[in-house]
Amino acid sequence: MKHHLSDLIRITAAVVALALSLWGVLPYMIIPVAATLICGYPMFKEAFDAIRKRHMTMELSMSIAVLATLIVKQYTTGLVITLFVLAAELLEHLIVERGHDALSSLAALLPQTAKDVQPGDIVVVRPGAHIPVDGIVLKGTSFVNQAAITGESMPVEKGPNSEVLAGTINQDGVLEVIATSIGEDTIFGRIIGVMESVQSNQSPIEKTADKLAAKLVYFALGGALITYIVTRDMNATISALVVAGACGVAAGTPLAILAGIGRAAREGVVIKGGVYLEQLAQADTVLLDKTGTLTLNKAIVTDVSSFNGIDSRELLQLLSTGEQHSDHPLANAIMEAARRENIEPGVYENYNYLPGKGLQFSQQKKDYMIGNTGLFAENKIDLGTAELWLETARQNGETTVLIGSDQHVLGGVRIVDVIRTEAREAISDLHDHHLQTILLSGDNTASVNVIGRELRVDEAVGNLLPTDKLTYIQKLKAAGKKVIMVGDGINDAPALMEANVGIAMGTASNIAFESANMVLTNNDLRKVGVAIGIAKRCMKVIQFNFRGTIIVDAIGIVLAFLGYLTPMTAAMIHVISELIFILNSARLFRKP
Ligand SMILES: Nc1ncnc2c1ncn2[C@@H]1O[C@H](COP(=O)(O)OP(=O)(O)OP(=O)(O)O)[C@@H](O)[C@H]1O
Ligand SMILES: [Zn+2]
Repeated sequence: MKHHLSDLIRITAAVVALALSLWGVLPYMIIPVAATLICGYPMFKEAFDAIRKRHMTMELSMSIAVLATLIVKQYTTGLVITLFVLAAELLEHLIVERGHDALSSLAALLPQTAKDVQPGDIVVVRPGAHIPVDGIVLKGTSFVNQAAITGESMPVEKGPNSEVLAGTINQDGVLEVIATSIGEDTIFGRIIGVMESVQSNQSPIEKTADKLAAKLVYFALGGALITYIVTRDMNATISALVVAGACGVAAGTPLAILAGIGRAAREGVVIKGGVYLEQLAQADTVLLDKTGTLTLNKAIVTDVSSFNGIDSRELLQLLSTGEQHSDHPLANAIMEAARRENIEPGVYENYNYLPGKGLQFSQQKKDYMIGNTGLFAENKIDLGTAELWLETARQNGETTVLIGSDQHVLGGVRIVDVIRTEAREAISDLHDHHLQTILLSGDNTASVNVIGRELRVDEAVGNLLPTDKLTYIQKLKAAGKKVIMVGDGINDAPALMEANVGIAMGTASNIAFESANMVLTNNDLRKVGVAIGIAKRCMKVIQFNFRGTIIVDAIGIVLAFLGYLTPMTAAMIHVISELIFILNSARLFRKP
């Protein structure tokens, strides 16, 4: 409000001057002329800048109108128009500013995380407190409400060795947590980071709006010129110049986009820029990754089978040795299974990660590989007795991870994905928005099909390498589709970048997070549909403002031409219609 002080002083001075001149105090022309020139200074200055930059702006046409009133000695009229312009601009600024504040205050709504803790430090978290770090529980048990980050509505039980996340709420017990990441490195910290970095680059529709606004000013100038030539009536000419507003378009469009982004953020969707809001409204196809996106990050190992007489504990130990540093959901499931059995991962040499396939490592001069059947086929390893076991798993829609060494399959684990509870509803919401849904996965086709059927997606495609996901999107785009991609893994990063709109889960891997244009902060898939709804509403509001402004301006100029308007009524129509369009944009901040 402080930097609006000069505006307020100007407006007050203009009002006083108007009152004085209406009452006829003092020589009657000096006051309104002086007040118009002094109070209207910001408008004239902007008009002058506009001439220098050869821009067509509203300030320019309004300045011309005001100068015209002075030339024809309608001093009071000139002052009133100036007053209207000043008041309208102040109101507009206030509305737009409130919009900006609403967005930047969102990050402040989120709880703070600890700053003076280092990774490796031990933090004691009391009941009711926010957990300040990402870490592992050392001591204590408690239920933790993780809804803000993972979207799970039920509190999750935590005990020794469980992972906890910064920004979640410890409910009933005391937990001793060893910090693994702090501050901006936590999942929560990254989410705040993107919230603060929402770009204010002009989106295409904002550029369109600016062009339209300039055209409207030319339209008003042209209308005024024709009015003067035909009618030689100065009142009608000034009215034609004054009546046409464009701020509903010029200021209303960025405000609508800001409001749309703000509304989405409140729903748990951070959109990194207005462009993506626009793209979201136009999308016709949604691609969904399976593991970590449609399913929870925690898959569960249901079975450890050995095919070569090797002890199943030893098998799990080898698996955990290979998987200990991977953050793939399958690796997490294996590590969790090992932890449950109190198995410590061993030390490896020569580790090699094979995206979309698995990994290789060696231990005590022996080479091992962990991964899917594709990896084993590639290395020409006969699956032998594992075949039957694999087939059963496939039919159950389970994922399998094999481990082998020296041309032999040693064993494998079966892993069940836990489908997010809201996934099915989310997909049916997307269908309600008339989007085609396609499930893309690096997992085997059989399991992908099982999940696809269960979730009723339009199509399910499995066995995709990260680059396959990318080419899949390129093909769709070449066919003229507007594509949204929702993903979380390292393997999704290229696809997230290639899609028209890439959406990452809040718990996504760092690279997916960076590659995406939008983030679902609480991992709630239904918010994709919600965001699409907001985007569509936003575009509708903008289009309404476009059309409304053109209609009001056209009718106004015709009325002025016909002599039905005075400069004062014209100024009133201009200001009131503009405020209506701007408030129409601001409306998007609220829930529908
Ligand atoms: N760390 C790993 N350990 C074992 N297997 C792995 C590992 N990483 C990848 N794989 C194998 O490669 C396949 C494809 O992995 P990728 O990460 O591309 O997709 P995904 O996460 O399984 O599925 P989605 O594409 O649905 O997220 C996995 O299904 C698995 O068989
Ligand atoms: Zn205006």
